[in-house]
Amino acid sequence: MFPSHASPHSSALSFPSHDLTPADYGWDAERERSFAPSRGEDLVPGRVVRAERGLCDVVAETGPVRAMVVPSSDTGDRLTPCTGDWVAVRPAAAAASPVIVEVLERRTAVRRSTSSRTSHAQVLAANVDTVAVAVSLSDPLKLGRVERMLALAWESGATPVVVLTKADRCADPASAAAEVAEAAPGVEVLVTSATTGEGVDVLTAVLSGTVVLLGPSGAGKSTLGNRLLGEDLLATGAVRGSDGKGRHTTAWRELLPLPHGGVLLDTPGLRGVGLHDADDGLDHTFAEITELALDCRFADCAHTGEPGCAVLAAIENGHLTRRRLDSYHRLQRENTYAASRTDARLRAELERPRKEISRHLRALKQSPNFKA
Ligand SMILES: Nc1nc2c(ncn2[C@@H]2O[C@H](COP(=O)(O)OP(=O)(O)OP(=O)(O)O)[C@@H](O)[C@H]2O)c(=O)[nH]1
Ligand SMILES: [Zn+2]
Repeated sequence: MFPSHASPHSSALSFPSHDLTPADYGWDAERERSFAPSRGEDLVPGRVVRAERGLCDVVAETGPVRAMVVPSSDTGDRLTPCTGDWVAVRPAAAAASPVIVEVLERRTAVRRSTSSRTSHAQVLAANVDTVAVAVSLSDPLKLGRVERMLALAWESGATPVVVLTKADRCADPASAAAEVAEAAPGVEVLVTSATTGEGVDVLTAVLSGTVVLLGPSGAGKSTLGNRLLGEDLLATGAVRGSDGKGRHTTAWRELLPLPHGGVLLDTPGLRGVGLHDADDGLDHTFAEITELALDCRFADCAHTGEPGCAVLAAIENGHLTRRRLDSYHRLQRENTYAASRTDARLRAELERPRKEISRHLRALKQSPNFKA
């Protein structure tokens, strides 16, 4: 929120600087090239740092502006820019306010299925480079929840990182990290404490570009975010003593520049992160199962008892845990169910040919901790 627009949170958060340019928010040569036609129409690029219904705070080339969202002339659809979107802005002229006329193509998008019956995906953030999945070490580990968030993160097109928080509240962070690593093949798992500062340097080094903090309420996202930002820009909340649950202190989302480059988006703790059309995300999250499945006798093997199932064989010989397969099945069912509720377009997409096993999987095969 820019200073001129007071909000209930404006005392906790003031826009850090008027000197920042789109370049500070990740505008690059490739984007500039594709923006050339818009320049001809006297539009300027900018990044949405905060999105509300019909109004967005945008760091535009001409400075920070509060811009209105108008229906697109091409499609007649209403534009729905979200935090992190790059947009084409028609600057204020005479009495007219600045207007967002186009949302530029998203490189990545973090989506979850909404809890509503409409079963539309909600875009939590656009053009994200790193999804930091926050997991509190002061609570019992819930690996299924980590896997669900990783699927969502992979599906977005960004690179996930697992950030274990509150290490100061855990007797054995190293073994917790090892346990999480088993559930996160190919993903960096970092141990941190915002209280002691442990691991914050490493985390700073690992995060790049546009970073989104994702995780349940009370996981310590905002506290860690403030550490990364170097000042208390994000509101944090005390966890209720009795049950360790957070109070949903982060009610809004805003992109903030990090002192060492890149930008950070803190998200409110998500009670439900439903998967939305996350086939690829699941394949990445369960990379070793995806890989094993290539050797199943039947191409459409469900790994539930078919003859010649390489996945079940791996459980037999101890290369794969039953927990991993159960979790994979559970999340797949959920994903299929979510997809079945969506419209015909999505259903058609469900039937699209399986995408080629990604580079990630091939690289993973060569990594030392890949067991399959
Ligand atoms: N001991 C300890 N407590 C922490 C640490 N990080 C955060 N906390 C506490 O955990 C509670 C929740 O922290 P927040 O940063 O507000 O959690 P959040 O994930 O942002 O929560 P939401 O905004 O509700 O999504 C607060 O009481 C923090 O003081 C840590 O490293 N160690
Ligand atoms: Zn199989």
